[in-house]
Amino acid sequence: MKRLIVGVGGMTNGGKSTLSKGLQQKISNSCIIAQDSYFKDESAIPVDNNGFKQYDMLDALEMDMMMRDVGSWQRDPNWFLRQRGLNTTQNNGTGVFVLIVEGFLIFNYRPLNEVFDKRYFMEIPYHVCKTRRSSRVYSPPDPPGYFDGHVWPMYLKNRQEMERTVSGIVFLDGLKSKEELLAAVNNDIHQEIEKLREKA
Ligand SMILES: Nc1ncnc2c1ncn2[C@@H]1O[C@H](COP(=O)(O)OP(=O)(O)O)[C@@H](O)[C@H]1O
Ligand SMILES: O=C(O)c1ccc[n+]([C@@H]2O[C@H](COP(=O)([O-])O)[C@@H](O)[C@H]2O)c1
Repeated sequence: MKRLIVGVGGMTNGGKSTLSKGLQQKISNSCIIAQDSYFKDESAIPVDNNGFKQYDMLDALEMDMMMRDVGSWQRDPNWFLRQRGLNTTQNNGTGVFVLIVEGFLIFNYRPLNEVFDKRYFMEIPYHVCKTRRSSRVYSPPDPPGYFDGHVWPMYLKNRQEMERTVSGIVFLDGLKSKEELLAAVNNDIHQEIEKLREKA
């Protein structure tokens, strides 16, 4: 059984979920694991001197649990898809199963970064990011000043660390239209799938 693991990373509100959901619809036998689903309970998140909850760091995430889920997909993608109520198409063993892992810190966690066959990172300028973020409601919601006081400085720090430690990332311009981004990445992934299919 052939497998491909694609990482869709990027800054907050860069368009990761939108792109990932589009890809899942276009790629048969694919599914998504989203890092957002692994945030620790609010009570476990430390607070800084300004009263800002420290959400934008790996410590805020249950990465062991996320790795366990990636591991279950790796062991048996067919079972994993069925567990999630997703259809699998019959492929006589020649098909390729694709896992899309999306999240804002997926390349900063080394054990996860190591599993990727392809890495994409969606970026948008500061002002666009701040505007998109301001219309999104998280749980708990961002307190006043959170973007400039926590989210953006942590993004800069995490990104610097990622660039120091990870290579082979394809950077995507998140200002392009949703359709254009989906078409380009979908095309790229289908080429990877073809390469895998051709391999004995
Ligand atoms: N290419 C795009 N162009 C314009 N707006 C976009 C684009 N991609 C996503 N968005 C919008 O930006 C917001 C955040 O998108 P989302 O996919 O949830 O980001 P992320 O998962 O990276 O946080 C949503 O309102 C979404 O509709
Ligand atoms: O999902 C949660 O439990 C949650 C609670 C508080 C904040 N978040 C924010 O979620 C952001 C990452 O998700 P995203 O989709 O914006 O890339 C990150 O910037 C956090 O500040 C997320």
